[in-house]
Amino acid sequence: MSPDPARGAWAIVVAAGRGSRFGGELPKQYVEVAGRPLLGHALDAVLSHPGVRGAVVVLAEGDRHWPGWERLHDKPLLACTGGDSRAGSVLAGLLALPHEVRADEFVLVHDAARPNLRHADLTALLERGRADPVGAILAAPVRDTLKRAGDDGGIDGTEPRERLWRALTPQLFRRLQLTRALEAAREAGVEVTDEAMAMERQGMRPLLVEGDEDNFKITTASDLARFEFILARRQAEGDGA
Ligand SMILES: Nc1ccn([C@@H]2O[C@H](COP(=O)(O)OP(=O)(O)OP(=O)(O)O)[C@@H](O)[C@H]2O)c(=O)n1
Ligand SMILES: C[C@](O)(CO)[C@H](O)COP(=O)(O)O
Repeated sequence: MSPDPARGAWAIVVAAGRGSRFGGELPKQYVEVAGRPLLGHALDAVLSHPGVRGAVVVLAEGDRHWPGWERLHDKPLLACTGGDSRAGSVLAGLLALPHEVRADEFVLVHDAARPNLRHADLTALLERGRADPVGAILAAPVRDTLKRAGDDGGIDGTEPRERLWRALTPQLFRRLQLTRALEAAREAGVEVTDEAMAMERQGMRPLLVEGDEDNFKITTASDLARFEFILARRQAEGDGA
């Protein structure tokens, strides 16, 4: 039976990272912007979309900060514990999906550290990804000139940027195929940094769907300042989505 888009997709939101590059006592996913933790913003962005019917949030072991939300935007929100790597956390989320999510159904994987996802991008990903035999990811074309560095920090050369894209999230793949691809990478001892990489290792070619540059990952304090600025501007303009 082929997946029914009208049912909406389940999403996995991974929030089990340490945030070591961000620093600070509080894990970055719990840092508040406009009175809401980054994780809350990321969950809102996903669960407020009409094409999403529920989510699993993946938390770090012993997370003391999780507010215990069980529903958001009137949709179910399940929680589970993640792993030492992002890929391990995604696998934990896949296992924690309810049984009603069929093996061939497309599921979304999103970073809690990307709180600024727009509905329009998620709509495009769902529509185009479901039409693809493998699935799709949001991504942004590389816009800067690329330099290859030597060991001494000098420039060895300029690399062509044509056809290079930066991987964003959400990423959309079928539940069982993604589970198998992540398990295969783990068994081979390969650390995959996104879901598409696991699928590529299986010989598959996921589709790139261009997404907004503003769907950036909060990695350092300057990323947080950028998100604060964007949110303040959007709230001043009265635009919630
Ligand atoms: N073991 C891990 C590592 C990462 N993540 C999640 O994957 C997303 C992207 O991770 P990133 O921000 O790059 O990694 P962190 O571990 O959070 O930060 P750092 O690498 O700076 O320690 C984040 O939402 C993070 O919580 C996760 O669920 N489990
Ligand atoms: C999936 C991802 O967001 C792709 O950009 C991922 O979290 C990458 O993590 P990294 O630390 O930037 O490799």
